[in-house]
Amino acid sequence: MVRRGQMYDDDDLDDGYDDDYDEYDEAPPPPRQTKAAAPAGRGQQPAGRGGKAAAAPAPAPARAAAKPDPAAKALQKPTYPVAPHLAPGAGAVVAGAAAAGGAAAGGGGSGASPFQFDTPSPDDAIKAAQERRPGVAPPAHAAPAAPSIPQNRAMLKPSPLLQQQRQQGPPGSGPGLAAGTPGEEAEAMGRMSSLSLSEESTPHGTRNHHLHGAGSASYEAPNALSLPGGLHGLHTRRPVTEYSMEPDLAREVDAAAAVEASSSASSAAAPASASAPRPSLHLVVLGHVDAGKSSLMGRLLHELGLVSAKDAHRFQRDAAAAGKGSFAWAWVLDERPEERERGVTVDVAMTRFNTPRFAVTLLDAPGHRDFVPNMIAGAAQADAAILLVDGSPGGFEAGFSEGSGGLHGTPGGQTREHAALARSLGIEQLAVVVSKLDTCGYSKERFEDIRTALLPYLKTVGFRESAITWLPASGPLGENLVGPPQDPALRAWWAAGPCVVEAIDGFAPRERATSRPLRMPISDVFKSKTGAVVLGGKVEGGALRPGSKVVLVPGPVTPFVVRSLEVGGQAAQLARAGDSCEVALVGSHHGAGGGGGGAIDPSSVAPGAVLCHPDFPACIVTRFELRIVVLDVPVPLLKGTPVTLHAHVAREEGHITALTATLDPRTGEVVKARPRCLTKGQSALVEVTAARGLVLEEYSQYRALGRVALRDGGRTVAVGVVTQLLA
Ligand SMILES: Nc1nc2c(ncn2[C@@H]2O[C@H](COP(=O)(O)OP(=O)(O)OP(=O)(O)O)[C@@H](O)[C@H]2O)c(=O)[nH]1
Repeated sequence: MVRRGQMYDDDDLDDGYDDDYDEYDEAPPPPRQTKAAAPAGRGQQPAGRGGKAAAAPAPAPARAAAKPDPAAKALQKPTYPVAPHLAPGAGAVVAGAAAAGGAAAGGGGSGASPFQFDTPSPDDAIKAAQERRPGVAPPAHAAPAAPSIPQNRAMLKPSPLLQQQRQQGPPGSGPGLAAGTPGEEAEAMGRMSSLSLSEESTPHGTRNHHLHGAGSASYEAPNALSLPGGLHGLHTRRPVTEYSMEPDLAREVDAAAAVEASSSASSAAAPASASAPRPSLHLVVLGHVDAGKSSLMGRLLHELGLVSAKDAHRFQRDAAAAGKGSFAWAWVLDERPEERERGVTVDVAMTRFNTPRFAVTLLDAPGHRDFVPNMIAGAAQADAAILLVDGSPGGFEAGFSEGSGGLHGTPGGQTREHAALARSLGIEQLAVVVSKLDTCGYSKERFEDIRTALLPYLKTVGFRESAITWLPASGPLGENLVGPPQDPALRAWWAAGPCVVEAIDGFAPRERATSRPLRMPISDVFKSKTGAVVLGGKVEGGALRPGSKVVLVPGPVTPFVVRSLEVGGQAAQLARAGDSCEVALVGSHHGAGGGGGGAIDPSSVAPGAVLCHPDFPACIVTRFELRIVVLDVPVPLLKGTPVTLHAHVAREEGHITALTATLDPRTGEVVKARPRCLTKGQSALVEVTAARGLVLEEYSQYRALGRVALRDGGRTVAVGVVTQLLA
């Protein structure tokens, strides 16, 4: 699997959902149209099952043919009473919710913050102020039946570029990094602080962090102000509204959109053939530590034919030999020795697979709170999320705990934090997968109690009920992944509910922001065999193709030229907003002194740098206004509170430098100007200063570059969107 930092995309799904489906009933949810229409898909043999990649859908009932799973033996499967002992404080959660008849009113014992965020979230309020965009894709709840997808097997192979990356080691491991002199730095910073948007120029210079592995927490990034190419000029910034795409590129973008629209329409009508192009979906898997994320996805990859029976057996054997038998499926994605040794995901693992509807880029995020920055990197790129919730007795309660509070109180469970962060990073659609229900006899009551307790909180942080799908599943036991559950106890109440693949196919495809100038935050940098510098990341705005001129911000003023592209691991002639791609760059003219005239040194590409259209480059900001929602903070936020800022793949230290106003979360109107402090649940306008600056955009222009999470002391204290760039 490939590991990388990430960033996000964001869809306006306001009118993209079937609001009927999310009504939760005591009875199992109604079967989805396509499932009823095409039941054969549910019984098909998943490609690769039993070690053979089927060339065509096999009608044999998958479960009947499946051998007993050795990994399942490694699981501890105690059967607990249905109403387990709950963690202190959490007892009220389920009991209170049950007593309330399952009413999903925010709060109660749910542990949800008291503020009523079933009203607009920060970005909803911003969105409301924007013009609605036409042409949003219709709801896509109806999932086609799951055929076997032999193409998946080939997709596990890393692309040549990515293989190259592995050989070359992690980004930033290159030769020594030049340090800028204090004088240069002060000069550049002086320029930055004197600039405003009304000025027609953009400074360069930032200090960010690569988002790779645990090291990202302490990794000292190269100082962008000292790029070998020299920071000797300023890009000219034109308003992005003046941008109109170059005619040739626009024609290609339109043609690609037409192909995608027709394949999307046909795959909605019938399962796409193995080789048919599919719309892509970036999916991040979130949840509290040990909720079962890696196991679920590892086993899913096996069911889809990406992990052969032979490899699965090897994982089981090796994991058992290491005394980690129950983590065998997690080893598919947790590749690092320390991850396997500790049974904890550290890095974001990325892989790709096809469902009947989508070409999925999967990002498996770590659940441990120490690695939340890595999780943010994963979630920042995603169009949709699976939130894994541990359904075992006490498991849900641990992940959903609020923390002990106090100045140095322990942060709460990551179910809570991940959900809030995911929403703040622009993820609007969620599948909540309740795992480990086998430990309580697949109790339907437990599943419902968890849903009743969690839903108010999810609404509180801004998810719409209609955008959440709920389902039970088990990775290690292979239950409800690509077909209906096999265990009679689960089957009794979930035979007609969606399985994981169907829940994924129920997501709406993302909207591509191709009408804006190019923006591609860089999450990977490496050098190809041919010497070309290759930058990896997700295109968040515009499009590019071989021959396109691009500039790097921060970076030299002279543009580079795109020599070649890979999208989704395949050589491509076009990458559009929404695509994950690798871009090989060369200097625009060799021999020119510095800048983009020659090739860049990969080690000099600053973490958090963004590839931009040369005529409409991004700018680096040191001061900006945010509209935030304050999360569970142990002490109120004050003017001067230090924060770590996370935006797309960038991370930077900063301060809250002004509390401008508290706002009515529903209307966005000012409630109080210049408040003295901000407390949990408040919505507010604040001014933030970043120590060295980072590449940001106003949320109204680029959502992906306009969202910021503020963290302090190992917890996320606020999330928000950029309303103004000030300096
Ligand atoms: N009984 C049971 N155990 C499970 C289930 N899913 C996962 N587990 C076990 O839970 C443990 C943690 O699983 P992982 O998949 O590593 O959890 P994770 O969420 O990826 O963990 P991090 O990435 O480190 O946060 C392993 O021992 C799994 O075997 C399940 O459905 N039932």
